[in-house]
Amino acid sequence: MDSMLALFESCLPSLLTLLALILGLLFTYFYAPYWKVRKVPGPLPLPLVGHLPLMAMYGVDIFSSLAKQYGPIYRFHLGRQPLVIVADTELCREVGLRFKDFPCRSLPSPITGSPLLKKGFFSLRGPTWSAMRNAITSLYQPTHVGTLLPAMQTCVETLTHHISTTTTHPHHDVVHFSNLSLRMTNDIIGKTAFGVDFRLISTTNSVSSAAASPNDEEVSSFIKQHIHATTSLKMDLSGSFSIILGLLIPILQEPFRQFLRRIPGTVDHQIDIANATLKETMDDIVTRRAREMVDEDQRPAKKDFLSVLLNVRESKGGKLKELITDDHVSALTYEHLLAGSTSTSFTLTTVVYLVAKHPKVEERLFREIDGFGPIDVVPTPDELRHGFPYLDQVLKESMRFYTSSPLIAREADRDVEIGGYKLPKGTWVWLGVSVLHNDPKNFPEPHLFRPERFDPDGDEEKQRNPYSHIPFGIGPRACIGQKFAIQEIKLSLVHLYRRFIFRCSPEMEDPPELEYGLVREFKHGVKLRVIKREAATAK
Ligand code: HEM
Repeated sequence: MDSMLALFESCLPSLLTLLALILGLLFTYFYAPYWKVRKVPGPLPLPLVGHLPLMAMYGVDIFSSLAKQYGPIYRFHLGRQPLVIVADTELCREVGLRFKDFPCRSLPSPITGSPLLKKGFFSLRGPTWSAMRNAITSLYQPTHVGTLLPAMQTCVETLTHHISTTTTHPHHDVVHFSNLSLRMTNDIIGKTAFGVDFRLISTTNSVSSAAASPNDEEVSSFIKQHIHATTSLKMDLSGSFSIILGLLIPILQEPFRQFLRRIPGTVDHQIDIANATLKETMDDIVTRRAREMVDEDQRPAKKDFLSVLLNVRESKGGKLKELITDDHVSALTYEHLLAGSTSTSFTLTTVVYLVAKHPKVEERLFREIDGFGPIDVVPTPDELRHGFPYLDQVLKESMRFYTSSPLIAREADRDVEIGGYKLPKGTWVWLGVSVLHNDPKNFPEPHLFRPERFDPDGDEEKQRNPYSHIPFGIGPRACIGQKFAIQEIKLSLVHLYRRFIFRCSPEMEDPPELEYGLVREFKHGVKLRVIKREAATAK
């Protein structure tokens, strides 16, 4: 016993030194990122979790509160990682447009944890990103987007048909609008990006599933996996264990992901299966389409994104072919599902929900839409762009009121100075978009839904800095699908409002609860009562 004690006493100094060393290393690991930006003001971060509990408690409103307290540039700690948030129009403009200093997005753990997303457009950097963006930009110009209108219209008609046939009884007049709208936007991406008919709307609940083909099952399992994989990506502390770890101790995210993905029953295991299935399906679609594209007669016929991308790669060949590998093509096409469906569906839902709550806005909007012409005349892409000025205002105001991406990520590519603070290379500088959209300096009485504030002839619009409203981002990395999304949303709204009036269902909470995944979503969905317009006018 005595000898054990003596041994312990002789080892004690070394043990204490080791312990101090470990604590010192841990302290350095956790506080090194903070130290580099310590001069930027902000609340004291809690060890490990940083300011994540604040986000869990107050949602994205926390960014406006912190801006009031700390000014237009402040620190917010996403776990261990400090973000420098710029929360003022001029600073956001500066960061967004200084492309040489901020050419890329920093990637939080929900994205680094997803192998498919890592190769997508969001994550790309340097020459691969610019070559790819140059190669595909023409696909998002009005001329090409206009050619996709018939495919969009077919999906919108299916949605309308579904709403009509499922709300025939006065006691069955409620639709889960956010769910239907997500199905429709996925269907539209299926047709326009993949050239595949997902048939998500036509196979939804009460519409006959007896006609389902084996292909339907394949598609529905693909989409289920996709929805599972994307809804598991949370920015707060509700994601998988490895994603949470990535927020808290990034160095451990990958080893733990590798370990947990092999253990059945864990969320990481489920996400891994979903990602592997998605990747396999995407690779399959790409290989099949690439084979078809070898046949030159097929090439010009198909207009979907995947075919056109493969066509560009084949016809230009050379360096482009080396840069845009099959893996990139899969990731890029898959990314359409993510980028193109969730935010578009969220935005469409917010418009319908907000208009349902504001009868005066609805009245003016119906006047404009009814004045367009007979119900069966589908507006052309050009008419959609220029023929519905009030609808434009309603859409802009909805995107301000419920901004789908409240934060936009950038990373400093060199040492920079922003807002009077020197920031080292690698600093995560994020644009506080929702702060700009709720700042009374830009939008008086921001809590009010008032589309007229975007009237181009009104004083408010004339006086406002145009960079105060940036729902699609800013600068060379702004959303490439903006025109696509606006065409799709306006087409859907014109079609829906010619046929239906929507009212909030008593089943819905007021105001609706939101959650923050990769983009914002309604936590419990949006349920709306449907009144057919011919029935309403007949009364
Ligand atoms: C209402 C619907 C949409 C909203 C609100 C939205 C919003 C955004 C935002 C905020 C960004 C980041 C911009 C930045 O960093 O400055 C972005 C990027 C992007 N969006 Fe969208 N988006 C929508 C629809 C779409 C659609 C329909 C597509 C494709 C068909 C799409 C594809 C992309 C892509 C590929 C990027 C990355 C661009 C790059 O890094 O170069 N988005 N979007």
